[in-house]
Amino acid sequence: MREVREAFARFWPLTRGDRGRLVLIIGSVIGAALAETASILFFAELTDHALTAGSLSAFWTPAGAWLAVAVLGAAVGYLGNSLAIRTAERFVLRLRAGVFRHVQDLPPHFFQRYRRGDLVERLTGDVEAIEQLVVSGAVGAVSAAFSALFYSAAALWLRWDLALVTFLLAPLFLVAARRFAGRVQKAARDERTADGAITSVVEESLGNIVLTQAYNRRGAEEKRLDREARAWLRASVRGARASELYEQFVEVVETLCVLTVIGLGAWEIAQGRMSLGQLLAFAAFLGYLYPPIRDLGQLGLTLTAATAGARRLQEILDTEPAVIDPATPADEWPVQGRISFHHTSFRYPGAAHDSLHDVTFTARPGEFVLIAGASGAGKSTLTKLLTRFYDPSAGAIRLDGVPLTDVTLAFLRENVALLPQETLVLHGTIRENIACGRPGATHEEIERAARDADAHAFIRRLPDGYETPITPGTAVLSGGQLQRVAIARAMLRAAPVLVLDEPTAGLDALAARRVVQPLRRLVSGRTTVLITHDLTLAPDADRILVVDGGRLVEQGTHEELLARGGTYAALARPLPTETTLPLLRSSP
Ligand SMILES: Nc1ncnc2c1ncn2[C@@H]1O[C@H](COP(=O)(O)OP(=O)(O)OP(=O)(O)O)[C@@H](O)[C@H]1O
Repeated sequence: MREVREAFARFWPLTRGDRGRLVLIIGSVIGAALAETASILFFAELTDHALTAGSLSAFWTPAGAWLAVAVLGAAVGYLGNSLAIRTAERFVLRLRAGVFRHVQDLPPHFFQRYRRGDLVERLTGDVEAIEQLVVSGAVGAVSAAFSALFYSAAALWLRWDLALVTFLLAPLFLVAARRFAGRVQKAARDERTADGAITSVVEESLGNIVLTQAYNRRGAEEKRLDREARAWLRASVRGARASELYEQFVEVVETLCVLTVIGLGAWEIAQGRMSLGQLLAFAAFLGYLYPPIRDLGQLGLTLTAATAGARRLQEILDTEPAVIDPATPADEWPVQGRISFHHTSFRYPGAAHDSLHDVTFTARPGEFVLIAGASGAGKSTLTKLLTRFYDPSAGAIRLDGVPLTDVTLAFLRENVALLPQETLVLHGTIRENIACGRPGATHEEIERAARDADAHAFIRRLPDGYETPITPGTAVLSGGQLQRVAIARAMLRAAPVLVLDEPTAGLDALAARRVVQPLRRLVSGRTTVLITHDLTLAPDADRILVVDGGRLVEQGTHEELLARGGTYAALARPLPTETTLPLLRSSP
């Protein structure tokens, strides 16, 4: 119960803006309970005066009043329920938007820790579970509590002694609910986790369909899904069994209560202290009293199950973004593009070693700096710091002399454009994919960017041209063409600083060569930091920085570094040439 309270307190603030509606809903729920209670009393009056006495004239007044109360109760019930549904959906909307906003600010390592399918499940299933806890659950609890209260008062009014006997048995329901709560919660938690795992397996499998088909991994993937699905089945059956056991147990307790009342009633009738009509009314009334008490118990189970979802969501909400906007950001200025790293070191959260050690360098406005180094040297880490996905653990990075931590993320990312390693595609048309570089760009500007990126010609040849829809994992364009669309997007952004992370990775030699020209155009006149294994562009670079083991070990131009014969020269060592090739050829 403490967990339910904590989860409730955590998410209750999200009902702000709907509190007036909640009061209305609770009012109508109470109104509906009152109407039900009144109808029981009219039933008692009918049995006593019209049925037992066999008088039709005594029928009309209570019957009319009962009908009026029933219509009123129905109207109030309808109003309350419709409002409750709307309020519940608004809550879900707000919670999901809030969690989504939070997730979007989280650092890259967060997305490496959680599987995507699991996150999807948390944003859908778990969000709905919390709604049950905070809105539907609260409304249900108030409704059941008031119904039980009114019916109890009516029972006492009808026959206080019989009512007391039934009350004595009522706590049995709650004891049963408490006994089953632990089991239901554990099953619900396992079920939610398994749900996430199933979504992950399906997503990963379909996302990797080529690997699955090419390497005949269908059987293995099916087994993976089967394993997760079985875990889900076990948890779901365990949860359903616990709930069902509770239901059946409650049925037995209810029968016990009804039999006790009938037995006592038979005794009272035999003593001449009670009429059959009174006994019937009381027994009918029990049919009303027990459901809300049973609901309260059931609700306890539902809420306990919902806390499993709440905990999973809290885990995400408690993850802090790695970077936030400064409390008082520096005034914005027209950026020249001077980038400087001052004794910058960095260690990934949770990592045992620094990935960068004491890196210091400056890139002048318009300078083209190429960063080379072996795999794992720390090149991508440099770009993550420069685009402020993380802040350095020591030292500082400055843009035109202003520490990156002093400007807003929006301003920084407007002025420092990133062309990441993987070609990022948005769900939309080619035009939208280019235009997202600068929302509001005209068609002429988009086309000019596409021309500069050598993309215009192939886009024009597509039947729908710029309006061709593409999606992540699209097959409409080749890897090289997608990269040129991404270059057009970066061209359009026209940021003074450009960070390119392996722009030719994953492209074959021919496709890579086709993006080199547009890349040259893209970098000209902008401060550019280019990370690459492919040294085709190295002679164009004003300066090359060589990173090794997280340290800056060499810097200079292509020629200077080759002449030095150090790490860079080893990296740039040419592949087998004409003189060595014959050795590799088989003899005729
Ligand atoms: N999220 C992370 N958590 C912990 N360590 C990380 C993380 N990302 C990278 N590293 C580590 O930081 C070091 C530098 O990685 P980085 O990705 O910057 O190398 P790189 O030079 O770009 O390599 P590549 O050329 O293969 O992309 C590596 O030792 C890597 O294992």
